[in-house]
Amino acid sequence: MEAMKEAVDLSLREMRETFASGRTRSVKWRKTQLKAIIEMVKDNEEKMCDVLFQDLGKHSTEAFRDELGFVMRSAATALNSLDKWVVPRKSNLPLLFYPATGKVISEPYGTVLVLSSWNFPISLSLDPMIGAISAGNTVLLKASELSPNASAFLAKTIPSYLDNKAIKVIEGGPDVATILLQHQWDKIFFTGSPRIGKIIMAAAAEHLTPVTLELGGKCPTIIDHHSVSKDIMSIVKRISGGKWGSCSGQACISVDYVLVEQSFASSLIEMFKPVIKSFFGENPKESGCVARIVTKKHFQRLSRLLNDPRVQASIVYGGSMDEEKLYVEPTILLNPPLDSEIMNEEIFGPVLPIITLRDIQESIGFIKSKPKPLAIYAFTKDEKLKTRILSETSSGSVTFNDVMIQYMCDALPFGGVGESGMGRYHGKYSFECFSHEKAIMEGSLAIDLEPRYPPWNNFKLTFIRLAFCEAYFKLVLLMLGLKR
Ligand SMILES: NC(=O)c1ccc[n+]([C@@H]2O[C@H](COP(=O)([O-])OP(=O)(O)OC[C@H]3O[C@@H](n4cnc5c(N)ncnc54)[C@H](O)[C@@H]3O)[C@@H](O)[C@H]2O)c1
Repeated sequence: MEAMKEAVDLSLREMRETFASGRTRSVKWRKTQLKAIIEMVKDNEEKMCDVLFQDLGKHSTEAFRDELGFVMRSAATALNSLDKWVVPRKSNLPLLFYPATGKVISEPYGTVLVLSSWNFPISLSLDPMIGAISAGNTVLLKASELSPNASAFLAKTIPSYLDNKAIKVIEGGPDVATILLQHQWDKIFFTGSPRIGKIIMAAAAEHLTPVTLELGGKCPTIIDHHSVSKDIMSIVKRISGGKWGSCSGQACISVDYVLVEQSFASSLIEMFKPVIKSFFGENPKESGCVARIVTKKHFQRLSRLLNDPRVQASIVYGGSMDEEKLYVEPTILLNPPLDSEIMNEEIFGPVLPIITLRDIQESIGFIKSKPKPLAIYAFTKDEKLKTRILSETSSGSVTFNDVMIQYMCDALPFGGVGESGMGRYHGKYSFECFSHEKAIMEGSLAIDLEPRYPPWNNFKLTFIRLAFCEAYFKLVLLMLGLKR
């Protein structure tokens, strides 16, 4: 660990010197790095798919959609938009401040730390990096030790494409993260669990470092079958894609559980069965399209959740597991007990509980009784229900009539609230996430108003009162001695 401490010290010193040199502030440098990220992904498509297969058993199509393609699109968006993003924004100051002018400029924080998680180890490492580079920062990335092949790939490949005095990768687990967190950073961007998020925030507090925490939680999905009955097969397909088609449910925005009226539950379950078969065939384990559970420990956690006898009794589809192959079959539960672990921790696996309610309107109260989720999904055409969801619940995002797609849409901010995180990124929001918005006021010495200064008197008090209300006409009258 002594060697690691020295390596971290050295990296940090080099990144700080690079930032101080001003090189990373130039738009040209930022664009060169963004282009290099796109090149890196293009040149290494096969290798990247290989490491994602080795770490998570992801099919290359899934890997391209969720990671490689996503990263290239994100870098291209930043590249094409950077000229616009960096332009200082003029602020229209109230007349009160005339003839001063105002603007806001985006200033890079400096040297930022990115800690990422294992479930999308390429995109959750490179996408924050794209934001940090766009904003003109130097960056140190530590990917997750639980996706070791992806982490090693990034550590080996990034230095040969990007400016390695400004952008660095260090491999390791919690012990390395702990060393990194002992240092002062200008910004920390963390993707991971709420439990570790608290450790990150406590360490950041030591230096008053700003943090973005991209955390997880249980994302509910409401099906208001009355208003969407005609489209129910597409809905079942979308939910199945969201639950089982992206890292086997090991995704922060995965559908965690479904809320539906009691009368519709058994029909719904019957609809899921052929869809799952159409996605993964008769033998999903051998289909090559079901990602694996990341480690034995994670597998054992899932099997513990499923092996609760009360949860076992709720299995209506699937349920088989193979520890050696780290495989959990796409599984559906009907009404597992609400006090079971599976209904109280983020499932992060291919298990879908269906919870029944007497009336779908009760879904609002159900969601409100739990921590604020990263996403709420609702399939409904009922505008009143939509309004209730938006106004009565709180979550990182709400998506109507689809699942997970909001993540891909970089025109929308992505991030959590409460236990699901703080801060947001994607597209322009990534640039903002890694920028300090500096207020610039250009004052004028042409006019100097005496009421600003002591000695205080009633005239000055009246002047200040009117100024706060921007009552310009009354101010003129006061100055002319026509108002008291
Ligand atoms: N909001 C999002 O964008 C998003 C995306 C993916 C995953 N997640 C969430 O991440 C969680 C799963 O990911 P995970 O298991 O990698 O999370 P994690 O919190 O265990 O690990 C995340 C990172 O923290 C580091 N870490 C672990 N222990 C640490 C410690 N004691 N001190 C400092 N750093 C430490 C890890 O090395 C890793 O780099 C889920 O809760 C999921 O919802 C959120």
